[in-house]
Amino acid sequence: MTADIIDGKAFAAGLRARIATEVGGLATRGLVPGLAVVLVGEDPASKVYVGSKERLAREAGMISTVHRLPADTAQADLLALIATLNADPSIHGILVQLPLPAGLDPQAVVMAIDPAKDVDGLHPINVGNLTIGAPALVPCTPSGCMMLLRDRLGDLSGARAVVVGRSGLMGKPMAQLLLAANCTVTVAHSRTRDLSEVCRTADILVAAVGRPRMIGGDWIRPGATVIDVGINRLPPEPGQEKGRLVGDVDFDAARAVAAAITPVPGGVGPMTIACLLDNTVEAACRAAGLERQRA
Ligand SMILES: NC(=O)C1=CN([C@@H]2O[C@H](COP(=O)(O)OP(=O)(O)OC[C@H]3O[C@@H](n4cnc5c(N)ncnc54)[C@H](OP(=O)(O)O)[C@@H]3O)[C@@H](O)[C@H]2O)C=CC1
Ligand SMILES: Nc1nc(=O)c2c([nH]1)NC[C@@H]1CN(c3ccc(C(=O)N[C@@H](CCC(=O)O)C(=O)O)cc3)C=[N+]21
Repeated sequence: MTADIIDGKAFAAGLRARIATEVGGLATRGLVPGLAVVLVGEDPASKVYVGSKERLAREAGMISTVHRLPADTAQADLLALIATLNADPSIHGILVQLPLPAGLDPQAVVMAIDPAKDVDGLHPINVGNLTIGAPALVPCTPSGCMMLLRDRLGDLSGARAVVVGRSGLMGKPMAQLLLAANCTVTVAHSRTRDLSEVCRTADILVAAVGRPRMIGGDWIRPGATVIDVGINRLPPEPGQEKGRLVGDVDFDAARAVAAAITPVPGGVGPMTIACLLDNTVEAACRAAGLERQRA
């Protein structure tokens, strides 16, 4: 079998086009969704992502601002910026790019964001609402994975899903969403015994680990759907400036076994940003008391 490639880049472009249409309609009613991204420090990968977020938000017709702070920013100054953004009625979504430089407490920072503006879905109010099945702002990467899975498989009820990774940004909310979609969910992590065997039980395998090509072809159940969230940059080849981006799955080996797989790049990554824009529109509509007008 040669797996189909799930084209997240194309799906995300379509989603952004629908969001742009919706934003155009909202503008005629006087509502322009506004996104503020906060970047602390000089992490090169984070700079690239933040730049894409700003550009794509503007392309969709939104207001987009980026607040770049030095790596030695004091916690109190970061919290003061968040308080200003919380109070700014033109800003509907706030995202603080993670990881933060050492010395800053990410939990305290996330707690300081108004839950209604927490487009990353990391505030305990949103985490709790997701868990109890109440309306919540849902973390962008797991929502993007769910959209790709639903598009490919339709109803996910009864599927055996394995999520490798249990971070608050990815693994845990992914598991919640799969559970809400009636999958039988296993969450694996660095202490999981016999990880390859656990993975082989999966009809749906979601890898969010951060270890290049850790998941081999023989970890995958024939016919499975594989969602590779990992974004890992390999060391540069001799003569090249930048190393290649690869996922957590050995793509070539997996392609011979799975029914469908997301590539890296061009899979989950672009969906993350599209879902961020979607969450910003969601937050703006809720703030204004308007129903969503999805295109
Ligand atoms: N495409 C996108 O838009 C996004 C991509 N990412 C990428 O996804 C990956 C994961 O991100 P994130 O969740 O934030 O990362 P974290 O580092 O926060 O979490 C990694 C998880 O993987 C687990 N893990 C680590 N090593 C192993 C191992 N050998 N076997 C099994 N499990 C292991 C850890 O287990 P334990 O809890 O036991 O330590 C942890 O739960 C990264 O490559 C990141 O770049 C992340 C967000 C968005
Ligand atoms: N508060 C917070 N929220 C996040 O959502 C968040 C974060 N912090 N920190 C870092 C991770 C990582 N992340 C990505 C977003 C887009 C791509 C993306 O667009 N990737 C492209 C290519 C990228 C490239 O070429 O470098 C792709 O996969 O095709 C990747 C990774 C969001 N994250």
